[in-house]
Formats: sequence, C-alpha cells, structure tokens
Amino acid sequence: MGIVKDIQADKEKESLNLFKSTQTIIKEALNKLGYSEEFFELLKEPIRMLTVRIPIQMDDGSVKVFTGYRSQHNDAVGPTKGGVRFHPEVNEDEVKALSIWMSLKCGIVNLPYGGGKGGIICDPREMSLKELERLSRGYVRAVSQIVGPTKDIPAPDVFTNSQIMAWMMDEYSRLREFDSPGFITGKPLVLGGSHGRETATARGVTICIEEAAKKKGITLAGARVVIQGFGNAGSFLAKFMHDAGAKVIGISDAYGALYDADGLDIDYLLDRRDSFGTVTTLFNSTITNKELLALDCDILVPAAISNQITAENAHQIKASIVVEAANGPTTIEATKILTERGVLLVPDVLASAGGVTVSYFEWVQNNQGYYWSEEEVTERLQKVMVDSFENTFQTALVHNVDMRLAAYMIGSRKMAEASRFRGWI
Ligand SMILES: NC(=O)C1=CN([C@@H]2O[C@H](COP(=O)(O)OP(=O)(O)OC[C@H]3O[C@@H](n4cnc5c(N)ncnc54)[C@H](O)[C@@H]3O)[C@@H](O)[C@H]2O)C=CC1
Ligand SMILES: O=C(O)CCC(=O)C(=O)O
Repeated sequence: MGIVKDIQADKEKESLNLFKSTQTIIKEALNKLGYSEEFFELLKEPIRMLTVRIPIQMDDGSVKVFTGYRSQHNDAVGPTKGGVRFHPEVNEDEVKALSIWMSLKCGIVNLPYGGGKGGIICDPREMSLKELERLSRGYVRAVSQIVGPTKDIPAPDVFTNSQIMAWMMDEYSRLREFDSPGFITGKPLVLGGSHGRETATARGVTICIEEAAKKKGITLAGARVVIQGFGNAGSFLAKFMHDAGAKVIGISDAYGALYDADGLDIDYLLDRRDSFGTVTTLFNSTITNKELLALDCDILVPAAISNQITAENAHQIKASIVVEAANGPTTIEATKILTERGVLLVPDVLASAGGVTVSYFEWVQNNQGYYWSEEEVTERLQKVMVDSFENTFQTALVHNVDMRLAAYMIGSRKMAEASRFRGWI
C-alpha cells in the first residue's frame, strides 16, 4: 500500500507527473477488476529500464554526450513494442509512463505485444542530418542487447521519422550480420515499411472521432474541429477531417496557433509545414496554444504533447468531444472535470492506437516476407479500431466509469491474465 499512500500524499504534483498518474489509474483499474495487490506490484513499474550515454562527434569536430533511455514495461503478452522520442525535455519518468501506455494500447487493440518506449534527450531541430544519423546509430549500438525483432521493436514517435527508422534498422542489421527489417517499424516502403503506417495514427484517431460523433449525434460534415499539433498525427488528421467535410478552424505547433472561423486552408498548410510539423512561423496573425484549446468548437484533438488540458483550463474547453491523439494530454483532474461536464473523452491509449496497430501489420509483413496493399491495411485497421472503440465504450457503460478507466481495465486485464497463465503470479 506504500506506493498508493505516496501517490495520494502528493496530489498536487501527481496530476502532472505522468508516471505517477498512470500508476494511480492502473491501481484503480485492477481494483475494479478484483485483482490482488501482487498484480499492481508487477504492473506499476517497467520490468526493465536502460539508461545509456551516447558520445557523438558533431560536425564541428567536438564530441557531445547524449543521454538515452529504453523502457520495457511488461513482456507477459509478447515482445515489447513502442516508439523512440527525440526531444530536449524527454526524461526517465516520461519514458516509463509512455512504455506503460504502450502495454495498455496493445492490450486494448489486442496485439500480441507488451509495451516499450525509448527516448533521447536532444533537439533534432538544431542538428544536421549527419549528426542525427550518428546519434540514431549510436542509440541502437547502446541498447542492442535488449532490443530485437522478437524482444523489443522500436518505432517512430515525437521528432523521429522513417529516415531515422531506416538508419536504426541498418545499424541493427550490421551488428547482427543479417538483414533484420522486423527489428523496427515505421520504415520507408522500400525497406519493408507498410503502406498506411505514416497516416495510421491519424486514421485511427479519425475512426475514433467518427464513432464518438455517432454516440453524440454529431454529423462530421460541417463540424468544427480544433487540432493541437501539426506533425505526423495532427497534420494527417487535419487532412482526413477536411476530406470528411468537417471545418478545421484551428491548428497549432510548438510556436503558436492559427484560427479561422470559416475553416483553414488545410492543403496549403500541409504543403508548407516542415518535417518537424512547424507551420505557424510563416504567419503574422497567430494565437497561443492556450487560446487554441479554449476555442468554440465541436471536436478538440490534442495531438502534440502531454499535460495540455489540466484542472486550470478544463472548464474553458467548449468541445463536446475530446479525442486524445497525443500521449497524456489530459490530467486525471481534468478528465474528471470534462466527464462531469458531459464531454465525451476518448483516451490516448485507445485513440492513438492506430499507429502501433499498423506497426504490428508492418512487423507481420516483415516476418512473412509478403506485403499487403494499402486497401488491405486500411480495412484491417478500420475493423480493429471500431471494435476496440465499441468494446471500451460498452465497458465504460457496464462499469459506470469514464472511457479512460474502461480502457485501462481492458489493457490491464490482458497483462494480468498473461502473467497469471505464465505462472508469474
Ligand atoms: N507518430 C505516431 O505514430 C504516434 C504519435 N503519438 C503521439 O502523438 C503526439 C504527436 O506525435 P507526432 O505527430 O508523431 O510528433 P511530430 O514530431 O510529428 O509532431 C509534433 C507536433 O507537436 C508540436 N509541438 C511540439 N511541442 C509543442 C508544444 N510545446 N506546444 C504545442 N505544440 C507542440 C510540434 O510543433 C509538431 O507540430 C505525441 O504525443 C506522440 O507521442 C501517439 C501514437 C503514435
Ligand atoms: O508504432 C509503434 O510501434 C509505437 C507507436 C508509439 O510509440 C505510440 O503509440 O505511442
């Protein structure tokens, strides 16, 4: 019970510490399902966390030492899986929380994986391509003992992309002395990537929006949508929403936000954004990310970073549907406030699971050496996401809980049952 007391004693900090708030919800989910304390003891922390120091020669001849992490939460269900984040603020607790969410996501969409996640403290926006390549290869050498196609399979996340996955795959294949496309997903198509992976997260979010809109009786055509973040997840989502006839009235990046009550020109913005999802710097008339979140709209999608909707601004949210494309954008307190106000909140561990689902499809294709068409990928993703949404929605109704707790119950139950059958508990 010690950890639970600690969590409760530190309520103020708890809500913004993603790792602690995740533990709190897992605890609640396991309690609801009637699992004993041992299950929480097993699932509250990753089974393995590796911190590495990576010396890299910079273009000016100097050497910089970068810190990286790889966290593996639980491998009872299967090999661990999850992205690698390059970000100046990434830290140990964040990577641990992200790896737990990956376990939950894989359980919710029923993939044969546990959760993993990695990160390197760096700012790729300030590095040359050659420096980024050396760092990507250095990271793989540093974590190579604990990763692999049947152990732990990385993928892209914030500020990493298919080129970085290609360098990492090449480095791993060199170390092992055989071609290993199944070591990593999110690769370019010519190196064994899957059709539809690049747009998979946004497509999964789109499917959740469609399902949530049906539940709320909202028609997507003409609905006003606001999206925070214009990178892989946010920009493709803006395109899908626009194509569905919705009016995307606000978007943002790390530097600011754009707003037009009549709808933004999404094709133009997609054309002008850079590879880090930056586009607002091209405009003089911008609003802040804070103002963006409070815009009058029907559907709000945080698709950037964590802790964006908190107890401080949850009352200002005007959307009736919030779908979390980002990992951890809403705190526990804010979730409560939104739920009490009747907002339908589709949690990250469900809404953003389209990415890992198509990563799984990529890994399956790599393992069988036979590749699927884009239509096949899209059709299979559609089924997985619709079924998972409905399962989570019904679980929430049956247990009279919000969709986040329902999703945690589904994800935790799979890990708990796999651990029990293995004889661990
Ligand atoms: N790419 C993927 O397959 C998946 C991504 N996600 C999550 O979606 C979110 C976005 O990821 P990606 O689109 O892949 O990243 P990305 O690196 O492609 O884009 C990130 C976007 O967020 C913006 N941003 C960064 N810092 C910000 C700040 N302080 N305030 C406002 N905006 C900020 C950037 O300017 C950029 O537009 C992350 O939380 C990520 O973990 C979740 C599942 C899968
Ligand atoms: O595609 C993957 O394997 C993982 C994607 C990811 O990191 C995430 O869903 O947060």
